[in-house]
Amino acid sequence: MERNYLGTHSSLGWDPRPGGFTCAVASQPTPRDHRRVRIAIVGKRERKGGVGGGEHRKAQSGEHKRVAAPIRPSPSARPLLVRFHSKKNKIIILQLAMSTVSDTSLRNGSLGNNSFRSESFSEEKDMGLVREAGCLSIIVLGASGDLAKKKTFPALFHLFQQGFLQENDVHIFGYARTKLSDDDLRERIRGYLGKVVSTENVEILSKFLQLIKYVSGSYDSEEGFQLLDMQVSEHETSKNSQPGTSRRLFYLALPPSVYPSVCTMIRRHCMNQSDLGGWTRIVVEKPFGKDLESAEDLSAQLGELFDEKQLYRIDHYLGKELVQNLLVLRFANRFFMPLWNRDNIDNIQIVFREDFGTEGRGGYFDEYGIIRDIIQNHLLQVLCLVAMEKPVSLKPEHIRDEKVKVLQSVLPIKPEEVVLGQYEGYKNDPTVSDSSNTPTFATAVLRIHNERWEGVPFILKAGKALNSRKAEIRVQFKDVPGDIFKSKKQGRNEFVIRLQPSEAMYMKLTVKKPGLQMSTIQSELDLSYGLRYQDVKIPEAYERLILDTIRGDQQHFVRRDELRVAWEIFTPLLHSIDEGQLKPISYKPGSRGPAEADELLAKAGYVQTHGYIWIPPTLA
Ligand SMILES: NC(=O)C1=CN([C@@H]2O[C@H](COP(=O)(O)OP(=O)(O)OC[C@H]3O[C@@H](n4cnc5c(N)ncnc54)[C@H](OP(=O)(O)O)[C@@H]3O)[C@@H](O)[C@H]2O)C=CC1
Ligand SMILES: O=C1O[C@H](COP(=O)(O)O)[C@@H](O)[C@H](O)[C@H]1O
Repeated sequence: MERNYLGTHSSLGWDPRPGGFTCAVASQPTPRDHRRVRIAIVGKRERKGGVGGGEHRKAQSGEHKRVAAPIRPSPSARPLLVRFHSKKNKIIILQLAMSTVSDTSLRNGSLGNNSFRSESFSEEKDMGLVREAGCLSIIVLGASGDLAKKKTFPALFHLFQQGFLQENDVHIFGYARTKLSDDDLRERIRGYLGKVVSTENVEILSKFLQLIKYVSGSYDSEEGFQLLDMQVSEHETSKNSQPGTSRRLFYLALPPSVYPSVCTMIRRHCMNQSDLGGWTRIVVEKPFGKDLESAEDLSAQLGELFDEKQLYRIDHYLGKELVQNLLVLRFANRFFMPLWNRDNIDNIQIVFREDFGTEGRGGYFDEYGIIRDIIQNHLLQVLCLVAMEKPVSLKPEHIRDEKVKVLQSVLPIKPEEVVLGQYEGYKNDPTVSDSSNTPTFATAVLRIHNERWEGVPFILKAGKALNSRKAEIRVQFKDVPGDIFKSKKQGRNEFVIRLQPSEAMYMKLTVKKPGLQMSTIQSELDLSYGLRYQDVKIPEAYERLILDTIRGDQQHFVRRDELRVAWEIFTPLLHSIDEGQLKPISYKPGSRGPAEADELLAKAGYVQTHGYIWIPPTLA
């Protein structure tokens, strides 16, 4: 079988173009930064051909030769090292190692940037990043819905805009019950995207929309899925995709209640052959179930239809830039390693706040509530990455093994360490029951029973209709022992990772107050991304995760056993809320939530710094 591997540095972006590709260097993995680069071969090539738009370049190991971009690897190229000089003279070394590389594999992004692609040939091989040649069909089920409009189609457009999806290779299908024509769906998407797309991208948007077709059918209809299969097969035939090589990605932007019937229909009617590297992958959205039992039922039903390797349980928080940065921060920095434990850390908060209510999603939300909507999935996933032990390697299974282990160490949640809230006016929504007990706010303290974290409270807090919109991780350190400066009043050291808005991380620390006196103040070391990485556009979470699905990288997706433990942690609490044993406290929209939540925080050990006001420049 033809295989190729391309080791890339994490800060290298590829801009694939027909007839070659241009390399772009950026300090973040974004191929939007299209600065041309000069390229020098620094490795030894043993055979002719392969680099420099068809020109032959010979170089000895260590010798530098500049080759103008675009470069085009040829099938005969042997492993070689290439050095890129960006205009700003950043130098990045890249190892190309290939037996065959085709335009298709470059185009489809299987060789593109990936946050954890390593520079080593063997690691790429270990990660199973193999060449795929067949054409790609992306099928969005629930194409008429909110998620599809706001997240899925925009993410696909951005991937198209950046060259990760190519018009001569990919086709996108929308499927839902609503009767729409191709043009109706296109206009819906244009209506949403048109507002955010700049004038110079309008033409690209039109090209993108031409790739979209719509098929109407119900979620349990044999005819509907047969028709869908026919349309997809026509596309594959028109692209001369050989049987067994085509790739089909089904994105279920649907309520989970229809997952079993939709998956049965896909299995029955829409599978392609996979003997020549083709595949069928299914992306499922959260919530995966409502409690342990229903989640296990759902997993069992999907598990009968598809292998775990074909199932991508998406949690879009795992696609956020600073969530993806957590492992790098923790395990690539000597600073943090010795401090990241119960000896130094007093408490950790993981917080999600929204300054709007359930707006148009009241019916869905009332059935699920804030714990199922945000805490059991998004915040718990973040907790895993903050608290887990170092994985053996960056292979998806090694990382997910560690996540499962730390989840298994979480103790049962005590009802006295939970505060629930519901904002005033929530029940005015006609789709919400008048007697609803559903929390729109919750704070819960989780405790991890292991050597590293015994005694350190992990405070997970989420709320809708609050006074601000933000998501952050706040690590508060213990007081300094034997403090000769009496700096307690300045507050504790805190390390804050702000996931959104305006990604940043900063450390609150005590310094000498500048001036003649010897007194202390609290100050900060600030890494605000908007200032530090001004040229970089941070990709949307969905963009990354869809690209990962196309590449077959499951690292940022939730594994079945991980999901089970996550539900084990929250199911008893959820059942006592569902049965009305725990009741939410009413809070004013636009407030901080119930005051009892702040009291719980203080009881858990969090010490608020009074009088310290600093607005990070990117938020100012
Ligand atoms: N919206 C968001 O911001 C987010 C959503 N999600 C998850 O993504 C999935 C889709 O969300 P969203 O787009 O908001 O959902 P919608 O309620 O908009 O539903 C999507 C589509 O599914 C079909 N549908 C709706 N209700 C039913 C039903 N009871 N039975 C069968 N089909 C139905 C409708 O299409 P038609 O009638 O045309 O067939 C609808 O257009 C959900 O699992 C949600 O939890 C996850 C994160 C964020
Ligand atoms: O999954 C969900 O997430 C959104 C918040 O996502 P974010 O990326 O904007 O933080 C939330 O509004 C929604 O209720 C929930 O289903």
